[in-house]
Amino acid sequence: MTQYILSLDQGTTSSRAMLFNHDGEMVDVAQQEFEQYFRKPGWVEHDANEIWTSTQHCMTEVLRKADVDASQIAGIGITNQRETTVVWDRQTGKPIHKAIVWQSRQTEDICTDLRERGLEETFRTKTGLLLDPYFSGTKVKWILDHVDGARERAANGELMFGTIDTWLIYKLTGGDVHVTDYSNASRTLMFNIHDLEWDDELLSHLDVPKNMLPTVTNSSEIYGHTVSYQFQGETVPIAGACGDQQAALFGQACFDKGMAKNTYGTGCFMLMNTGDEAVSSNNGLLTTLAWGIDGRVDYALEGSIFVAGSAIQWLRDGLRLIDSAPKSEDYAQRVESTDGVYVVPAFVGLGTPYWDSQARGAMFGLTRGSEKEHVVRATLESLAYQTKDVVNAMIDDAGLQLKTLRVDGGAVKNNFLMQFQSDMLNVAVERPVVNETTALGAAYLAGLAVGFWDSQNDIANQWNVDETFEPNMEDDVRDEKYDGWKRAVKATQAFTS
Ligand SMILES: Nc1ncnc2c1ncn2[C@@H]1O[C@H](COP(=O)(O)OP(=O)(O)O)[C@@H](O)[C@H]1O
Ligand SMILES: O=P(O)(O)OC[C@H](O)CO
Repeated sequence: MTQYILSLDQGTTSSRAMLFNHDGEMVDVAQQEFEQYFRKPGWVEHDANEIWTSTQHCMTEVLRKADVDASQIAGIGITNQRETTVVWDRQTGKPIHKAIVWQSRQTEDICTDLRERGLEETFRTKTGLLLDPYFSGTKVKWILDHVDGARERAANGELMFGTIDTWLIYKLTGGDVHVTDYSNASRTLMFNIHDLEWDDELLSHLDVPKNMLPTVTNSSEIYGHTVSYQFQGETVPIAGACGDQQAALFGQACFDKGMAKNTYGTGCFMLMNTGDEAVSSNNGLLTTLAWGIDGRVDYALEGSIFVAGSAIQWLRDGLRLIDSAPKSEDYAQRVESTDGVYVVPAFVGLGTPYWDSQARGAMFGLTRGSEKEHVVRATLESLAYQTKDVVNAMIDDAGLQLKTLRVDGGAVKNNFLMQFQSDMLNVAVERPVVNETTALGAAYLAGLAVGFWDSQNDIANQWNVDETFEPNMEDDVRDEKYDGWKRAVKATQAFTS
């Protein structure tokens, strides 16, 4: 009987379940979007129960679509939107508040307070991160501070914290297992990435009791089994967990030091494997754990762009300029250039290398001749410019001369964007055959733990390119366009500073 790995990719805007066969090919997929809650400007929240029910739905649906039985699943791998924070009651398993999403800015005051107490360097050195609302630690503190009685309940050991990997493993195992993996732990602002332990000093600054925290484990290991009532009566091993950006690095087979990938989803995240070395950045890159396998961890440098594909969703749902994301490519190609229009999609601030959480979106260079095609094209181009900002930071920090960039995520189907990206970076952009590298990475991690695949070498051999985009832009044109972008960002920041 053919066996598969089931990968659960719990993203910011939708949950997905995918089946992978032994050749690393995606056999089928089921997807469900869920609600985004924007209660206040800059806040983004999810309902953790909707995250769970949409995941459950996708698990059932993908098996039905592919006509595969749960008994054919050799293992389950989980990959997730990172940093998003859930706090729930240990007894009832019920969340005590909405999940605070990675994009949400509601903990800005907590970050400012920690910064004013002179703690930025302590957090940066120990966690590789910055004091920005992006990360989980201040989100946990916010929930404990704002939900009636939560602090007392936490002190009594009645509450549990988890990122989405933890929450899904907890639900899949019927509340039996409370774990996270190294990659997710490294995004919490509470985990020491050098000692590989929750850090007591940081926990005390954040006022978060250690008893709420999950046990930190490898990214590839059997954590537990599905309870039979959740999965067609089958107890299937849950054998892999990894934050989605690190999972994509794994799925792109970037196993060697210096290999990098960029994922174009809701946000855009570029990660470079730095092997066993935790490289610290002078340019606003994050130092993070890539994964842990057999107790050995790999590190990565990361550039985080908060708004990428979600800017295309904004064109669709906010401005209603397009009726679907793929249409953005047609519109962009109807004009020769943006005619000097720049869109800076700083809707929730700016990440690498600016780290400006006050900044908000802006548009520049409009004339009476500006048409929707120019705005759509400028929005797509903003993804490439933001990526160039990150690549420049990496070149400076790691002495990296990028030869090619491996790409993945929903927006890489856009050929205009890929070509413009290659032109802007002046390097080849490689889009792999399996674009779902995030889910594939989680499948690989689970498959390695249950012996479905033998080694990382096997996996590296499965990587295949679908299309390579070669640079085709004069240097002076590139420089002029990028210079315009830098001026647009500067003006955006000046507006809110
Ligand atoms: N053809 C396209 N051109 C540009 N953007 C696209 C295209 N197709 C999808 N997107 C964008 O990609 C994002 C979805 O990518 P995905 O990797 O599924 O994201 P996530 O995992 O963050 O939910 C959406 O924000 C969508 O607007
Ligand atoms: O949901 P995605 O794919 O945009 O990923 C979100 C990131 O993990 C946030 O750090």
